[in-house]
Amino acid sequence: MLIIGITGGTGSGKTTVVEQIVEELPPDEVCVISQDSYYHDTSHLSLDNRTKINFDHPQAIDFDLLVSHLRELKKGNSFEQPVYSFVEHNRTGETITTSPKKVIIVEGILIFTHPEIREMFDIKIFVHADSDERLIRRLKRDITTRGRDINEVLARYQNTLKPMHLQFIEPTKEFADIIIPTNKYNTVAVDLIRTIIHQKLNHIES
Ligand SMILES: Nc1ncnc2c1ncn2[C@@H]1O[C@H](COP(=O)(O)OP(=O)(O)O)[C@@H](O)[C@H]1O
Ligand SMILES: O=c1ccn([C@@H]2O[C@H](COP(=O)(O)O)[C@@H](O)[C@H]2O)c(=O)[nH]1
Repeated sequence: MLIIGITGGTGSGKTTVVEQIVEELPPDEVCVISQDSYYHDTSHLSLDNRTKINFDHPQAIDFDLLVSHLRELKKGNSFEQPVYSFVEHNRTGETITTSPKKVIIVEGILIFTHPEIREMFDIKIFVHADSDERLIRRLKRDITTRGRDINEVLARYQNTLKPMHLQFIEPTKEFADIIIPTNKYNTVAVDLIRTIIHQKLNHIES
């Protein structure tokens, strides 16, 4: 089993890179775990109060659950990955059965802030796009797919995303084995990562 951690700021292109890696691997050989699935259950709060949560601080993440699920995978066991709704700012109550595969990809903005999780990764990748690129992408995405308006996204960016990025996410770049520049689509880097994955899998199997 090869466990790959992929981090980077919001809008850097993590999900896109993961999709590009996954599309080339046989579906029965890879599974993806998103840190977003591990936002704390906040069913006890009203929607209004949930919108006030700082989702870019490590305390927003149920790391204990993520660690326990990764341990289960390493032991060869399946687990139930929660499904998260960005519109409701909460888990939906549904889960996806996630089973051990040859390649496990874990992606999310804060996954390298947790020492035990960091230790579990065989390859650590940081996806880097400049902050203006990330803001533009975040604006477009949150308005079209996450039900936000322009003022909400800009206020959140200034008050939360930018300071949290500088305090918690950018410093984890030092833990990365590979940094992918993604101001543009970077097919060369994705090809290199695919090659590394195949080499490591061949090494494990031989
Ligand atoms: N290299 C890129 N160049 C231009 N747009 C990109 C690039 N990578 C991702 N995008 C777009 O930016 C948005 C955010 O990308 P996404 O992969 O969801 O980022 P993340 O998962 O890091 O938040 C998406 O709409 C995606 O299509
Ligand atoms: O309910 C929520 C939970 C999180 N967010 C924002 O999502 C991003 C992380 O996802 P990316 O795909 O890496 O962008 C984070 O910056 C949170 O602010 C949210 O808007 N609502």
